[in-house]
Amino acid sequence: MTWSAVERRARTVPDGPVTRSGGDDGLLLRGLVTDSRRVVPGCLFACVRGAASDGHRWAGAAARAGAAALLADRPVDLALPTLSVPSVRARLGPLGALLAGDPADALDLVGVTGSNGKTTTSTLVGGVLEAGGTCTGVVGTLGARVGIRTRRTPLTTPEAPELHELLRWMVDAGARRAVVEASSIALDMGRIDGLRFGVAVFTGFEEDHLDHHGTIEHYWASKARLFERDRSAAAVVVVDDPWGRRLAEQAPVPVTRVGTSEDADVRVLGWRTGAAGTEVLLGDDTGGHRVSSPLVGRVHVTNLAAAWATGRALGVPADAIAAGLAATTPPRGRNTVLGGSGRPVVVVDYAHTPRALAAAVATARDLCGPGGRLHLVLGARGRRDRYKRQGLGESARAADVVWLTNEGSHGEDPAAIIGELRIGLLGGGAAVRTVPDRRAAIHAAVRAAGPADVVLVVGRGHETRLLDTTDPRDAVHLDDAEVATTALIVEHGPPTRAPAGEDELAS
Ligand SMILES: CC(=O)N[C@H]1[C@@H](OP(=O)(O)OP(=O)(O)OC[C@H]2O[C@@H](n3ccc(=O)[nH]c3=O)[C@H](O)[C@@H]2O)O[C@H](CO)[C@@H](O)[C@@H]1O[C@H](C)C(=O)N[C@@H](C)C(=O)N[C@H](CCC(=O)O)C(=O)O
Repeated sequence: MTWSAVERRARTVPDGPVTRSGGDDGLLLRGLVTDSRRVVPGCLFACVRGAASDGHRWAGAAARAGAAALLADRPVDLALPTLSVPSVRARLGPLGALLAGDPADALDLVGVTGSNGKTTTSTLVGGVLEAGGTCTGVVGTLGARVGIRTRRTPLTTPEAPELHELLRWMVDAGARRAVVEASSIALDMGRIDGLRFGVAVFTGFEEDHLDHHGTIEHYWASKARLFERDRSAAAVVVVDDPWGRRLAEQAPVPVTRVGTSEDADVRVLGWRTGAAGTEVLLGDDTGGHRVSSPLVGRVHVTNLAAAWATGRALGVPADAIAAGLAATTPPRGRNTVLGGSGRPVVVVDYAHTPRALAAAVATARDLCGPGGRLHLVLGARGRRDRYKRQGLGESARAADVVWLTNEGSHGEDPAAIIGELRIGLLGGGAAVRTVPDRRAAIHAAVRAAGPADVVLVVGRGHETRLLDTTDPRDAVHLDDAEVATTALIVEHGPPTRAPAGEDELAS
């Protein structure tokens, strides 16, 4: 892309004067990079001011690595062509799009936001759109994929330049639609700037990420940004909580209301869930529709309904939507069911907010056999959203035995984190055991569980790295599902009956 085209696009952000120094109009730039350690020769290096560091400090390193030009919002003493702008961050979206060849122009986009359920709903919508006959890319917490190709991503919603690069990769692989998980932090930091969604989906809301947002109203406002006219053409909103109803009222775009209430446009008329999956009866203006899915848990009922509504909003036929939902396999670490077959059932889930934990506990309770007890393996991540710990403890009271453990202390004192979880458990009826080593805690819970019991392991879901210091290089491999699988074999031996997945659906 030429330097003059970059300058023109930079000027489309109406926040003040843009000045260019050095470089011919025809200077060719290859890619937009925000990290000096990832510079590719000939790229435009954007100097981003962050919380931990300031990209302007790294401009020299970027130049030495081969960057051809700079984007800066304060003076940089370097003999490199430079575009000086009021805000670098505000231009990462528009310039990321330009330097990736505007891939979003070739895609119908779906954005998914919400405190819980983003990954599952994005995966379901991807499955529905594929079943409708359109090659569809998906990017979110579990990485990016299109067809059978996958790529790792460091964040749920990547920084804008990487996001546009991923969309380019999807278009080149044949995608004509893409589903993007939009975190509130990403919305707040402009990571999805330059994208417009055909449909934006809201899966629900509860207090989270206040370390970043400061107040719940700021958190809410960041999410609500996705539903403004410059971002989205239409919305699918789960209205089962008051925040969803508030969004449905305030969104300036046409809204499809999804949920159990009578005024829902896509209404949940009934559901049942068990170890074999979930069935939902939905009603919309075309009548009643029964959908089934291998996903386990009542929490997925509205995720399935939202995916249905999104498919309908994008013109996918009802039978294709139903086929897509039935064929979509559960994302890793989202109520992943292990064991059963004469041994206890183990459920591994990502729940890390009080409400998500309450839902995960309810799902696990449904999976207990007659007289079975529910064991919960619970921790909380260090240096993040400390205010949630007491609420997690309160939600944990609904278990029979709570195994308090470490979830990656990130330099905090693990015993102090456990102490804060314990406060929420005070006065509850659950027996509480403390086993700080997570691997040992999972083994102990699985060992203590009988064949009718369920062991629910929450907090990390798909994550495979556990960190107890502030240095990411100290992270160790620890995969909850892997540990639970080993524990089941060590403590209870191999399966003796048909696997849990072949059981009848429980009502
Ligand atoms: C709050 C937040 O989102 N921070 C992100 C942000 O950090 P920052 O702005 O403070 O950046 P910084 O580390 O100070 O560095 C400033 C600039 O200098 C650059 N740099 C830095 C060092 C160097 O040697 N060379 C260099 O060029 C950096 O690349 C960056 O451009 O920009 C960084 C570079 O892209 C991100 O890695 C970092 O994400 C951190 C790691 C993070 O943990 N983010 C989480 C909270 C997050 O975004 N989560 C959401 C929510 C998920 C959910 O809903 O569950 C997500 O979308 O993933």
